[in-house]
Amino acid sequence: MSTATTKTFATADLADREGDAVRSCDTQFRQFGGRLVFAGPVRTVSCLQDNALLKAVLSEPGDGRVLVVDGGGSTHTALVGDLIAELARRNGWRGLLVHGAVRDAAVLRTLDIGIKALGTNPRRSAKTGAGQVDVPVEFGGITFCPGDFLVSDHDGVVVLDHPPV
Ligand SMILES: O=C([O-])CC(=O)C(=O)O
Repeated sequence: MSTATTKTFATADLADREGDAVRSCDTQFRQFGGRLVFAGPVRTVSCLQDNALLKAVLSEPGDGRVLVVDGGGSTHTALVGDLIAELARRNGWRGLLVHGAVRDAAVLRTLDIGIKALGTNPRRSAKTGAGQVDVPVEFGGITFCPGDFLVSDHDGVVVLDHPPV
């Protein structure tokens, strides 16, 4: 149970309240962004060690959305660094969930955006644009679909097929 009175949509409360309607991600992410609790409608990118596509998506207005990036679980290259994270923040994205690695971690923690990822690697990603945008992606035992609503906090990441009410 959450004791926070200011957090309307704690993941634990949602899991208790909504039961099977809440998909809870088993992957144990680390927090990298300056915003530790974040929520919003989902867009997705699927890409492997190549970050041109996610940079293009984050160049669009985020309107409070969260970008779920399925990097195949690879921590071989960084999919997000300080420049892409700042671009996302400036364009109104609320958070980034990266099933892969990030870099520039010391700067990421100063940015007012949520960023969860598996870990870090200073190695840069390719920039060919390979990958797919707004397709269902799967990791941590659940599927993330464009238009789902994601909530991320200190306990985990959950998605619902509608915003919590
Ligand atoms: O450009 C990249 O590959 C990622 C990066 O370092 C940044 O966003 O600052």
